[in-house]
Amino acid sequence: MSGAVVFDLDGTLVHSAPDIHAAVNRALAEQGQEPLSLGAVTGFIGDGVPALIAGVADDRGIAPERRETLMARYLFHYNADSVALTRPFPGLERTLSTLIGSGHRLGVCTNKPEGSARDILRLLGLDRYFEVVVGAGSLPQRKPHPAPLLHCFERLDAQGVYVGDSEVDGECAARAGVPFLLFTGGYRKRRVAEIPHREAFGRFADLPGLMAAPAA
Ligand SMILES: O=C(O)COP(=O)(O)O
Ligand SMILES: [Mg+2]
Repeated sequence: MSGAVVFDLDGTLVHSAPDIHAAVNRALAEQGQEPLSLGAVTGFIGDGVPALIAGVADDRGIAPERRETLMARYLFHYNADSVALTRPFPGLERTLSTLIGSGHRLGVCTNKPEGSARDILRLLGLDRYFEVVVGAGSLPQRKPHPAPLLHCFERLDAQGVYVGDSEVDGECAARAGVPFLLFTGGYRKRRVAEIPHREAFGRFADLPGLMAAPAA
């Protein structure tokens, strides 16, 4: 059986929070602000860069007129050094090869800016697995709007499943009418049971087996 498998990026394909955290703290330091913890910054990941910066700025009480600079400086630092600490989750590449070997076409649908997403995939040698990458800026809408995900499947010319780590991904899949497979090792804020999903998994080695599971 084959079809398309579309993946979220941050907290699903890669553990990227440490580099996001480092770039946030560099941008904060430039504004004379104390650093935030990794846990605090991780809690702001999932809804795209504007939401990340809004969370950081609210936490630090940064005035509205300084937020645009904070975002620009965050992006500057992040794009200059986006994979120093970022790694694919264990077992990922083997599973991507297995899926392609069984005839699946793979894509990425992320709320990260498309350019940053492409850089990270290329720098980590993951770009060769994915035929389509849709990120923030690719379309006017972003997840949980269903359009970016539907656009991925359209470009892959196949139906399939969405694999993601967060409530945003689950809502996006539900609105797109696409089965959702929840990776439990990422950056979700709610418990697994509170995020609607067809299957949940914590190890990438288990994903190919779930692909064959009948819809609930
Ligand atoms: O950039 C973010 O906040 C989230 O990115 P993701 O959609 O790949 O999880
Ligand atoms: Mg994610």
